[in-house]
Amino acid sequence: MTTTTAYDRPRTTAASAARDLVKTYGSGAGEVTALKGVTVTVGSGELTAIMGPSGSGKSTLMHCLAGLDTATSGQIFLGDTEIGALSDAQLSRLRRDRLGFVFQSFNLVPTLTARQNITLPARLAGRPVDAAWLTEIAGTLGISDRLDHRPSELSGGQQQRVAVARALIGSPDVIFADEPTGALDRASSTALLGFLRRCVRELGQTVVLVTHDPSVAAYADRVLLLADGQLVDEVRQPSADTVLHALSRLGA
Ligand SMILES: Nc1ncnc2c1ncn2[C@@H]1O[C@H](COP(=O)(O)OP(=O)(O)OP(=O)(O)O)[C@@H](O)[C@H]1O
Repeated sequence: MTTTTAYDRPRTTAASAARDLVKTYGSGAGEVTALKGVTVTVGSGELTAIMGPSGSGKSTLMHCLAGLDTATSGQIFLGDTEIGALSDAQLSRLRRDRLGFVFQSFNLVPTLTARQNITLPARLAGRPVDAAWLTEIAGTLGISDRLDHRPSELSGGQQQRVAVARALIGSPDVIFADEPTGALDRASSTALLGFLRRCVRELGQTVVLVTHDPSVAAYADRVLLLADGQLVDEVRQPSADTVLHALSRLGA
């Protein structure tokens, strides 16, 4: 009889992964293949940036990895879970319990205060909210005095920071962020990226973000470069210069 021990299993440090991922939108003459067979792993406890020219498939890749869009073919994993094999209900639960999101449109609930928006996912999941952690996140993001205001009473940048706080509060397996600094001025952007970096370094938080900005990508451990639906390059321990150089090789 063969027994399987933990040692026989491949050791995986991938928080998220795609294998031969193809994503096609539309059909017939209007068909667009946004991803043409992408195989990639996102390391656990790392900050990964996805870059590439406009239309190269960055958002599509992130949405597929986050279970917000389905693959046309190929496999997507969150840790050891193959998300394509899950029912809609299981997928919703996985997103709620194990992922955090920051989108360009902040998706805040207009009738709730900032504090209620931040704690909503935890409350929906029936998880306790760590009040000290909320205080620390709000302080670092500079929104402590805005917590009892509704989104309509906040600036765009403040709404963005509330959305980031909401993603961080439950310490999810992976935070997916689409241009998280898009609505922020340079000082707020630096504060936010510094805080995300700290969450990665000190708490082992995994973050995947899409950005067009090499100085944002420079905060990452690793930059993935897409061109025309394919993963074409990567830069480890990037600086704004090495990212710019890699982008210029793509003609971006
Ligand atoms: N819902 C959709 N229906 C049809 N085509 C789509 C859809 N979403 C994306 N596409 C197409 O797929 C390709 C990749 O789009 P995607 O948004 O992933 O690129 P991107 O690199 O994030 O672009 P950008 O930097 O401009 O945001 C593009 O050609 C786009 O037009």
